[in-house]
Amino acid sequence: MYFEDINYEKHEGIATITINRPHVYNAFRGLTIRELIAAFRDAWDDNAVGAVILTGEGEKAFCVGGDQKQKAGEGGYDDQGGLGMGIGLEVENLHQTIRNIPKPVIAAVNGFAIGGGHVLHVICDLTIAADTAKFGQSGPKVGSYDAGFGSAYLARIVGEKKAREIWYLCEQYSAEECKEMGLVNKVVPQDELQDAARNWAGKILEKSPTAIKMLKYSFNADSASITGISQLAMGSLAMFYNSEESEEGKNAFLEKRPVDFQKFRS
Ligand SMILES: CC(C)(COP(=O)(O)OP(=O)(O)OC[C@H]1O[C@@H](n2cnc3c(N)ncnc32)[C@H](O)[C@@H]1OP(=O)(O)O)[C@@H](O)C(=O)NCCC(=O)NCCSC(=O)c1cc(O)c2ccccc2c1O
Repeated sequence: MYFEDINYEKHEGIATITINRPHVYNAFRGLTIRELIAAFRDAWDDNAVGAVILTGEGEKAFCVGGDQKQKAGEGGYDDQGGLGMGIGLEVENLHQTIRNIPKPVIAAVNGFAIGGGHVLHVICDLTIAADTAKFGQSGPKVGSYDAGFGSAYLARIVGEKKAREIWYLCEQYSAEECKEMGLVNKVVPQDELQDAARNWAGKILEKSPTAIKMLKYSFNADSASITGISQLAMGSLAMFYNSEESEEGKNAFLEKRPVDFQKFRS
């Protein structure tokens, strides 16, 4: 399979998907999301694959969310297909694919996991982080939000108070801090990250695939109701992206200046 924005390889039952846009810290655009979905579907369909690793190219970033440079015009992102729910990105579809693929997905977080990139690791079954990785949400700083799995499911993992802190303050947290809050399973030195992820994937491959699949379905069942909230959230985000308030957030980031949301307080 040929991909432009990601690398995809399968080796000894492990599929590794690498977001490959290091010039923008592995931020995603419409094509990136569509390619990620295609790779996850291939891994889903391949009976030889028992676990998937999601990571980012380079040592700087895992993924820093939506590519603000591609969100140049009014409204949403570059990709105006209907499956993008009016936002221009099939993020909701990708989240569902990661949740529903009946094989564990391990996020190997090699650097910044910010905004929509943070949400990706939150949704993955397991997270192994480099000791240099940094985690956080940024939506409210740049006129965006993920009011679906990115907030409601996050709260189930770290608790309501911590989830609200993460979203309201948009600060960054170290890999060790995230491990303490239960958001990261294991922290390893940067140069051991990919081996550590493959090691865990290998351990999963030794287990009964049916037992693992049913356990994943069972874990998912408890949070399945968030799907409806997520769809509502994406619909509202599509409308919010057309607002002056959201534009101010994006423009301040692109122009490298302080953001001014004061006039939108009503
Ligand atoms: C990640 C940072 C904290 C890193 O800071 P640092 O100072 O180390 O590095 P730079 O800021 O100089 O960045 C290096 C280089 O990368 C470019 N870059 C970084 N992030 C992005 C980005 N998101 N889009 C495009 N480009 C990016 C940066 O411009 C630099 O390149 P230059 O050529 O200019 O030198 C810091 O970079 C940072 O805070 N980045 C922004 C993170 C962010 O706000 N992300 C988007 C949030 S919105 C979002 O992710 C999102 C989530 C969803 O769930 C969605 C769901 C549905 C639709 C849309 C969604 C969505 O957009």
